[in-house]
Amino acid sequence: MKNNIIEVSNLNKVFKKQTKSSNLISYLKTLILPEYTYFQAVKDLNFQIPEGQIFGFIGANGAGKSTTIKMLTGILQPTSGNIVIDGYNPQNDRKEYVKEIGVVFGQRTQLWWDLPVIETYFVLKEIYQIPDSEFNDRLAFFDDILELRKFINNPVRTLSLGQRMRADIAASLLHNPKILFLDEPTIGLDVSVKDRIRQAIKEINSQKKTTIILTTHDLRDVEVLCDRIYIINNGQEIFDGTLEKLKSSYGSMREVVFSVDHINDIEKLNYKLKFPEIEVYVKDNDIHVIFDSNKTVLPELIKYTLDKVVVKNILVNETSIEDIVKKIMRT
Ligand SMILES: Nc1ncnc2c1ncn2[C@@H]1O[C@H](COP(=O)(O)OP(=O)(O)OP(=O)(O)O)[C@@H](O)[C@H]1O
Repeated sequence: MKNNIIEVSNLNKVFKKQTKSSNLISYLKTLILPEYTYFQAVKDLNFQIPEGQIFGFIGANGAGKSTTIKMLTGILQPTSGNIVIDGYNPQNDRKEYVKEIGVVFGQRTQLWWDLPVIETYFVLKEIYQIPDSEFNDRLAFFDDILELRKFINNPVRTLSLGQRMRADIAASLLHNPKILFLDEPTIGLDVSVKDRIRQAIKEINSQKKTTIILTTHDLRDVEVLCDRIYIINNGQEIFDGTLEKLKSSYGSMREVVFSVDHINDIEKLNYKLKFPEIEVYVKDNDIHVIFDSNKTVLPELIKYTLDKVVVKNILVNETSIEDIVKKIMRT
């Protein structure tokens, strides 16, 4: 049995916002007596993460993932609850704690924009006081799995998004942290680059035994990487388990999109009579049908639709995290 490196108990975050006044009189009033609204973004989260686990932390937009990650990394103070990570309290022991973690935000870079990548690495070497031999060994390891060589001497601003992500991952791990927070590491990348990044993450986890907290909207990241999936919605836990458990419960969800000329045709479809379990919504000139492939037969659904309306195009999509979250909430 592995030790838990992360322990979160009864974690809550309530944001307090000053109410905006709509006119001058109420504005003057609020100068004397400010009014506040409260919003609870994280509600009583409890989980433990064993050393070396890849923990998929997922949820729809606004579910509370970033707020939780900010509390785990020590950026935000929880309203209540406890976080202990490798024996540290992220907020109170910040100086020591940052040596234990690496953080990568897919949408932002921690590298200096105008500097060649290697120069940022040298700065990090000084900040974390990494001895020469360790620095060289780690750089060789990351070069091996992330192929940094091709662009390590180029300014960050000239890198492609995939190269920048590879450079960022190496930067976050140069000080050999025990825990890596990865926020959307494959966002905006094409399929082959995504695969490469995923393989590198796997390799780092298996060779360095790094515990990884991965936030993503991409179900494929979850499928390829995560030992465990933790889903939140409206700040609350709604699923905690393995991919197998998630798949056997919800993985048979599919989406088919019918593009039509006349969106009013949808009335002719009367889907609910024939396929009572499906979920339908309309966006622009597209009819989106979300269904469980164990219960609804796709060819039947397509034939039924084609018999009733004129369809210009048919697209079958993989299930998104959003679809799974919706489905879990209904069950
Ligand atoms: N500083 C803040 N003040 C007030 N409300 C906030 C603040 N930060 C976040 N929120 C609210 O808390 C909720 C959770 O936001 P959060 O950014 O944690 O979601 P998320 O799961 O990371 O979403 P996304 O996938 O879109 O990044 C949202 O409703 C958001 O508007």
